[in-house]
Amino acid sequence: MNTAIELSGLTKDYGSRRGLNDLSLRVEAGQVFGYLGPNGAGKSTTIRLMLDLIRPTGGTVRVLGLDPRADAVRLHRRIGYLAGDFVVDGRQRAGECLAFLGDLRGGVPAARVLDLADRLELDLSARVKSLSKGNRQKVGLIQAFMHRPELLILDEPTSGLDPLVQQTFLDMVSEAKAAGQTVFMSSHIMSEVEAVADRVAIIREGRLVATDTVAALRARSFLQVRIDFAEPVAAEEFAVLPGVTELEVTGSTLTCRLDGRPDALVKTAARHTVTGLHAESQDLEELFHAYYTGENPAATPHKDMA
Ligand SMILES: Nc1ncnc2c1ncn2[C@@H]1O[C@H](COP(=O)(O)OP(=O)(O)OP(=O)(O)O)[C@@H](O)[C@H]1O
Repeated sequence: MNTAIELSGLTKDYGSRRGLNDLSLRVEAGQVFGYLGPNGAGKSTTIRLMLDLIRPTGGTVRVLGLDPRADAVRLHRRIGYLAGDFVVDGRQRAGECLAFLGDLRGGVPAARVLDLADRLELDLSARVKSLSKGNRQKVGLIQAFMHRPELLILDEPTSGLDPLVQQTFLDMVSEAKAAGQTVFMSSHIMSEVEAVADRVAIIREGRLVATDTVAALRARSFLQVRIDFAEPVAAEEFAVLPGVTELEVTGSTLTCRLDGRPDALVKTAARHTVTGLHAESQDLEELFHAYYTGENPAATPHKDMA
C-alpha cells in the first residue's frame, strides 16, 4: 500500500510553548483518517506542518511521497485543503469565489461546483460576508473537494454544520474514498469521524496517545450488564465466566462488565428465571473521553504505531 502521509519525530515549539512533541504517524493512500484531540491538542499545528504553512522545530514530513517545503507547488495541486480558519474575500459572491479558486487549480467544471452547492444547499449568488458561519464552511468544503484531489486535508470540516449537512459531508467523504482519494480530517468529536474513518489517531497535549482502526476500537468496547432474577443468585456462579468483571450481586440483581461474547453469561443466567435484562454498550465517545482527559481508558487499546 502506498503511504499518503508520513510524519516522523515531528516537533514544533512555539517559543517556550510546545505545540507538537515527537509525533510519528503514517496514513496509507486510500484511507479515511480521523485525527482527534481536544482543543489545543496540536491538530492544526500538525496539519499546517504537513502543508509547509509553518516549519517544524524537528522531525520530517512526507506528503504523497514529496517534501512539502521543496515540492510545495507540485504538492498543493494534488491536495484539497480546508483550513480550520478558512477565510476568503467576503465581498465576492460564493460562486465567483469558487470559480476563481477553481481557475487557480487549473479549472473545475461549473457543473461540479453547482452539484456540490446543490447537495450542501449553498446559495452561490450570496456574498461571502453575508453568509452564516456554517454556510461559509460549505464554501470551504466545496473548494477542497471540487477538483477531486488525491489527498484531502480537512481541519475541523464539520465545524458549524447542522446535522443534515454533516451527513452530506460524510457522504462526500465516503464517495472520495470510493474514488481512491485519501482523506485526513481532524475533529474533537469522535462521533463525527466514526462513521467514515478507517483509522483514527488521538493526540493530547502535542503527543500521540493512540492510533488504531475504528473497527478494532469498537471490538474492544464492552457491555455494562444488569440482570434481574426471580430469586437471589450466587455471585460465585457468575464470577468465573469468561469476560465477566466488576461483578456485583445484590439479592436477585446482578451487574457486571462484559468483554467479548455474551454466550456464557446468557447461558448461565438462563439456568434461573430472568425477569429483566439491560445491556448498555460503552460508547466510543466515552473511551475517547478517557484518552482526552488522560485517565486510564476502561478498555485499554494498545498503542499501534503502524
Ligand atoms: N502561532 C502560535 N503561537 C503560539 N502558540 C501556538 C500557536 N499556534 C498554536 N499554538 C499553541 O499550540 C498548541 C496546539 O495548538 P493547535 O492549534 O495546533 O491545536 P488544535 O488541536 O488544532 O486545537 P483546536 O481544536 O482548538 O483548533 C496550543 O497550546 C496553542 O495555544
